[in-house]
Amino acid sequence: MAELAIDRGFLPAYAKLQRPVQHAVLAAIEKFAAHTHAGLHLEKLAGARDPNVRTIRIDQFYRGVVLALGRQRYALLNVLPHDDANAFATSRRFTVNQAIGVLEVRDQAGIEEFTHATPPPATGTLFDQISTADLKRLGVDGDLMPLLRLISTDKQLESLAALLPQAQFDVLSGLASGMSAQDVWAEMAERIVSNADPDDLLTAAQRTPERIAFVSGPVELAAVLAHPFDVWRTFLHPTQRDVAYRPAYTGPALITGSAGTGKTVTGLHRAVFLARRLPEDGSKVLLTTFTRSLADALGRQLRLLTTDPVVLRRIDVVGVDKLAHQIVTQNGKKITVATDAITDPLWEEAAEAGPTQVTRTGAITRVSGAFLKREWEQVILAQQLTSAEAYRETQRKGRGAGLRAAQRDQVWSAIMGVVAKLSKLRMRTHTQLADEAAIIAGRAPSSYRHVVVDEGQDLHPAQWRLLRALVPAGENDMFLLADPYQRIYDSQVSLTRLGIPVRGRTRRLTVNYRTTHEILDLSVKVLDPDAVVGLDDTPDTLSGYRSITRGGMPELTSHPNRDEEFEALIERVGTWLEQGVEPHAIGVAARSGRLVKSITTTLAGAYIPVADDKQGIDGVRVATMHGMKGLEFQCLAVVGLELGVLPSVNAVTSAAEDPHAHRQDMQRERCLLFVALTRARDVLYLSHSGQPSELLPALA
Ligand SMILES: Nc1ncnc2c1ncn2[C@@H]1O[C@H](COP(=O)(O)OP(=O)(O)OP(=O)(O)O)[C@@H](O)[C@H]1O
Repeated sequence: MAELAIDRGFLPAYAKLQRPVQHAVLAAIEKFAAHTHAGLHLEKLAGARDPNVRTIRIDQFYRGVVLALGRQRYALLNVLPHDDANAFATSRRFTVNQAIGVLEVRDQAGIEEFTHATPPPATGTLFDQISTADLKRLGVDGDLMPLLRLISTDKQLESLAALLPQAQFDVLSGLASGMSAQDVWAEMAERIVSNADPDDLLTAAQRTPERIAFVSGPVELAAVLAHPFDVWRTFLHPTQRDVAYRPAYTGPALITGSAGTGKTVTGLHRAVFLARRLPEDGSKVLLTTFTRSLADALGRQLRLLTTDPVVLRRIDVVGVDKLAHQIVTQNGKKITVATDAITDPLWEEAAEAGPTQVTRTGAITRVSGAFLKREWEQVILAQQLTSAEAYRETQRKGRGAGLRAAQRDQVWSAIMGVVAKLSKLRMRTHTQLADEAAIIAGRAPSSYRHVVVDEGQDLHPAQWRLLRALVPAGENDMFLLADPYQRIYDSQVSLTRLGIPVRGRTRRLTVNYRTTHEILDLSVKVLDPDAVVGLDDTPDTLSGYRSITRGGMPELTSHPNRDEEFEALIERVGTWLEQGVEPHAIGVAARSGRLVKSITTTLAGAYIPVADDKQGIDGVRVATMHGMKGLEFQCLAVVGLELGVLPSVNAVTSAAEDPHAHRQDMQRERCLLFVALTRARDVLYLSHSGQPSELLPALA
């Protein structure tokens, strides 16, 4: 019997077909699976650049393009109208990468055309400094050398993205961006194979799970084709796959990677993998994240990844705040959550009545409500301090200006005053709840054997203590996903100090699957060039962080006032809608809740549907930059990017009051803008009225 594999490129092609053609494809596949090679009407094409490419009849108009891998195995590559299928089939060539042994495809006709049309450069080329031997060692095919000796600009290289084999293009992009051959080699090191057989396409295909999926039968095939847009369900990047399907980590594992590198996707695959292996004794996987809406999104994606009821029953998807609340109230205890709207006035009151602080210039000032709140969250709750003595002696790491013993006593009693008021109201903040829940969880074993944590960079130490207490320490206990460049709350955590040692079990994802190269290029410029420190106490890096798709340049527009800025926004969103972009695939982000409100009113006034979760209305999502965390949009507008709004005046301590806190706050604002910008998939539109934000000039 002939066996069929699916090429990654087949899914979007299949998705674009109309229903009857999709049915014809399925029928052709079924027939294919039932026949021996002799009975298959596979057509070889005259002028094909690859002797192993064939086409197969789908219906009167459409043909499928198939690659013969050898030993009765075939990979389905594409489905296109007759002439297009022939053009595709004759132009492609499949090769085996000589460094990493994967199956590669190139647009040979396109390469020939490019080589023919490009004159040799007058000055040097991008790869002059790299020897042919090094290029070959990195898997670049020998026959591409004449082409590379024509490339003198990044733009020329970019135009080869769609023509060259992906892995070879990655190598060339790395070299062109200034990486040495040695650095590129080090990135590939884990994938290097010896003696890749250039003629053994089947073995190469089996080494290429990011592009070729071997399906076990019609049920699995139907599952793959059921959601053809969600390519991540089937095709993982080799690093993602290795990380998600590693049989055993000897303890907690930390997976980092900046925006859009597939941390969530990897976490979902890991959760399913772990759940499948659990015994049928009530043991569970906890899949958790920062907020309820993110947890809801995780739940939806999980159900896309698997419909197996046994697996789904074994995975609890819940936001970490809700989890803490459930644990603290499990015995019927009545507790109301104190939101910022309730606590902020209490902190302000306490600050007005309370402690004074000596600034660097020697002036005596009152500490602010925000200072007290942060001191409570970041020092007292973070370190579980329960007495004035303990607070007096503690190291206030990361909190900038020092406090003398007498001041600490004042600060302590001001904070305890607020805590007492909350307690009297039978209220707790989320962080307090996590702290209490951690203590409760430590008393008795839970049903959780594994925990998978997404958006880990923003979890508070108390939340980490809770998660640590919920799973017994040991093999595969904690699988953590985090990006320190997206830290937008104040938690600065050292996992080791929380009893979660990840040393030797950290991996970094570098390929961004969400955002175009152009948008990503702009987004990373917003970040502080100073390295950020990760949850494992080591400096993180963006080296090798890159996108795999190309698109238009982001647009930055300037307006004399807010009204005109909003007019332009209405027009922009209207254009996207007219172009056929679904309302829910459009996002609008702004720094403040106030701006979000006016944008919502403005868009609604222009008859543009705006999403409202409470009322179950689907539409354009308008949210604060904080609210954009974890989401993504085909088209995104980020507006109100002016001085005074970004960075938010209220969120940044003045440098005169506390230079350390000022630096931290500015870093957080930069990360926040980075989070917002990297929500865009294809199109990014930015605007401001009046003076542009100081975080923007690098973009201009
Ligand atoms: N292997 C893959 N193949 C195709 N698409 C992928 C793959 N991995 C991730 N994606 C897609 O890339 C986008 C980003 O993935 P994901 O949300 O998992 O990244 P992330 O690292 O969690 O992002 P962020 O930190 O910015 O929230 C999603 O649309 C996801 O479906």
